[in-house]
Amino acid sequence: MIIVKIGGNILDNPARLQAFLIDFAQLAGPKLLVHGGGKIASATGQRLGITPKMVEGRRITDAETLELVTMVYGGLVNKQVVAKLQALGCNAIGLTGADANIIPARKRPVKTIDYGFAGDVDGPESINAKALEALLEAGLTPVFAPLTHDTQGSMLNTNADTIASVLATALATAFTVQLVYCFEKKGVLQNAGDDNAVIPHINQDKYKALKEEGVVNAGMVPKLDNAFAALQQGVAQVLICEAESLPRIHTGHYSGTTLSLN
Ligand SMILES: Nc1ncnc2c1ncn2[C@@H]1O[C@H](COP(=O)(O)OP(=O)(O)O)[C@@H](O)[C@H]1O
Ligand SMILES: CC(=O)N[C@@H](CCC(=O)OP(=O)(O)O)C(=O)O
Repeated sequence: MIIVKIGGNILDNPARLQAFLIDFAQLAGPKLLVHGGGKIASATGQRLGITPKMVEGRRITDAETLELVTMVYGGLVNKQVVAKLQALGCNAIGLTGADANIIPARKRPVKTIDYGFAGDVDGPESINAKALEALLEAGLTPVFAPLTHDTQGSMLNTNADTIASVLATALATAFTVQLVYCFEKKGVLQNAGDDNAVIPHINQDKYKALKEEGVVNAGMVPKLDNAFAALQQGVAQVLICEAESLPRIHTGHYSGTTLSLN
């Protein structure tokens, strides 16, 4: 099966989003979509007088920001994506991690930084994979917002790349899973300013070097950490590519970055 994560810069671009959803709707076989929406949450918050606070690509989620992201990710973005997929003949069902208790999480403990209502997932073993498998067997396409819950009544904000990684890992016992991180650039770039400088392949040693050189930074660091965690835990293949490459990933003729452990 294929699990696709779509990032905030595509969600925020109506033409690119529609083109991506057309391609996603046409993928054969069981599939699942995870969406972000950080950019839309920041913009909506600013309209409401809530200034975004980010540390190392992660949002500090105070009580009012939790309300904001629950509305934006679980409501606006999730339901718009589901409605568009339905119009394209894809029988999508919009979910958060609270629904069917699929992704229980814990509020991140306060160390040097208080991330507020940010949720950490213990690991793939805590995912309710059986509920997801039942939805997939019923021919539905789950569409996940980047929200989890603490099982005590509170929603939590969880990075969408992490959600994609833990869901992929949890489903890897029942399926051969391909995990595809789609975003606005052509892949992991050697030089952030040059969209043609795609690094075609990264293993763990190369990742360490790229991080030390500062070639990968910001949101790419949690994305690659999540991608390697998925490979370490049984996901068959992980790709990072431009959203427009999705229909060509099976041909091998696309621009993007493949990952491997060694
Ligand atoms: N070497 C790199 N190649 C490509 N993007 C990079 C690199 N280093 C940092 N980035 C940044 O990482 C971002 C992707 O992470 P993120 O903002 O979390 O995106 P998404 O919303 O798609 O999850 C890119 O938009 C880019 O600004
Ligand atoms: C805790 C945390 O940082 N959550 C993320 C969830 C959204 C997300 O991951 O969106 P993108 O994929 O578009 O970046 C946030 O609120 O920004």
